[in-house]
Amino acid sequence: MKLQVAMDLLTVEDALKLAGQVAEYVDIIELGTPLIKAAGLSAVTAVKNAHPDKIVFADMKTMDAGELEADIAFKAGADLVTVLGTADDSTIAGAVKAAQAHNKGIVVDLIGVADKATRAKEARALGAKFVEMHAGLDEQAQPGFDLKGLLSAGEAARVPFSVAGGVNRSTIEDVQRAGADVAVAGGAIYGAADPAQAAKELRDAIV
Ligand SMILES: O=C(CO)[C@H](O)[C@H](O)COP(=O)(O)O
Repeated sequence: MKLQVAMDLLTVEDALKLAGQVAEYVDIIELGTPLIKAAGLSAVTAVKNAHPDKIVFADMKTMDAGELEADIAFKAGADLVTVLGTADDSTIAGAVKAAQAHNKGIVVDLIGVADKATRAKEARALGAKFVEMHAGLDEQAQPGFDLKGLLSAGEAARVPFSVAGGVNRSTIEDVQRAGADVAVAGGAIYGAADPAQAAKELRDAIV
C-alpha cells in the first residue's frame, strides 16, 4: 500500500517545507484543493520540480470541463488529477482523455457519493486509474463519523482504491486490511508537532 500526504495548506512556501520534511516517507505528494485555489497551479510545478521522483497529485476536484481542467493540471506537472464522482460521465471521460494524452492518470473522488461501490465500478470503466473512498473534512467533523463505511465500500467495489477521511496512526492498519492501494493522510501529518515523525510512523505501520 502506498502512502499519500495531503497538503491542505495555503502557500507554496509552506507546501515546499512540508514536502521536504516528509518526502522520504511518502510515495505520493498531494496538493490539496485549498492550496491549488489559493496559490494556483504554479504550486504543482514548484512541488514537482522539487520532488521529480515523487508522484504529484493535484486535488482539482473537477466537476465540469474535465478535459480542460485535467489538461492544465498535467501541463503544470501533475501525475494524478482528481475529478469528482458526482460529475457527469462525460466530464470523467474528458479528464481521462487528457490523462491519456499526457500518459498520466485520473483519480475519481467519491466524496458526497451515496453508493460509492457502484460509482467506483462506473468510474473505473470510464478509465479512472483508481477511485478515492473519501469523507471530506466537513463530514469527518460530524458526530459519530468513522472510517468503516469507506472501508466496506472499498472492499465491495473490487477496483483499485485509496482511502481518505482522517486516516491516522490508529486507523491505517484497518485501511490496509481493507485492501486499499493508497492511504491518504492530511491532518495526521501536517497537523502533527513533528510532521516527519508522523509520516515515518504511518510508513512504518504499512506492512
Ligand atoms: O481532500 C481532502 C479534503 O477534501 C483532504 O485532503 C483529505 O480528506 C485528506 O485529509 P485528512 O486526512 O485531513 O482527511
